[in-house]
Amino acid sequence: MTLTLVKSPDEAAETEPLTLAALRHEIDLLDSEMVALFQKRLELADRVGRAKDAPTGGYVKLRPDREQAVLAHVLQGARPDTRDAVEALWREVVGHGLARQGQLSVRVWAPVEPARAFDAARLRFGRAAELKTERDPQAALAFAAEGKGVAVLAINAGDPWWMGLRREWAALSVFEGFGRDIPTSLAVGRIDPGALPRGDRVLVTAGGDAGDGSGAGRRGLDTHHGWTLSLTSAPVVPGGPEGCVGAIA
Ligand SMILES: O=C(O)C(=O)C[C@]1(C(=O)O)C=C[C@@H](O)C=C1
Repeated sequence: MTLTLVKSPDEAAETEPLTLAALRHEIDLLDSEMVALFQKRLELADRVGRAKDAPTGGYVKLRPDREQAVLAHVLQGARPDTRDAVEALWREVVGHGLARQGQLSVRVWAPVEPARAFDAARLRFGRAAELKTERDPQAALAFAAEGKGVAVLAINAGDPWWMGLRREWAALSVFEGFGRDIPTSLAVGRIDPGALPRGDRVLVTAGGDAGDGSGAGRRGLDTHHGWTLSLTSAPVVPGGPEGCVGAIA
């Protein structure tokens, strides 16, 4: 609800600076509270990081499933007109939380519209992440496979790098898709399979066309020499015989 006080122009001129100062004081108080809360949250993220130190298995610290739950939780309490702002803010907050556990490096390969992929990666991982453009998709995959960070790679960009997720890059999982309805790029990393987000499963399969009846319930993203990258809502297990290479929210 917005309260509007009706005043004469003279009165308004007199009281306006005071009101403005009072409002700004309220903002200052809130800012101080928010900084204190942010720092408390960072300390907790620090402790979570140490708790996660024990059984790693070469995985990066990023937990897409937890980030998805954190975002769902904050968005539940957000007014519809603030949802985008709240999501962007929390991506930053969580990105800084993750950075307390070690800086996240992101390699971006996107030969077409690289700025768009870069912006999407920045929005997803926040300013705390180190983002670099990569000219070669295999170098980006190798970087992620070594557990040094994660990679964001364009799809339908003339290079079937995703086929390697069933072969030499099997240690990597897809954990994020970027794009409005259909993803135009995917994020991959050494993500604990138990920490993949809830959502569509990503498949790399031989034979069949994801767009036809043989791939019932599948949505094709790219094809190359009889291999298909697609999404399915079927609950297939990552690393299993169905060719599941990860999941996206
Ligand atoms: O819950 C965790 O595992 C955390 O590390 C904390 C946190 C967060 O700030 O909320 C940070 C990074 C993870 O990717 C997920 C969540």
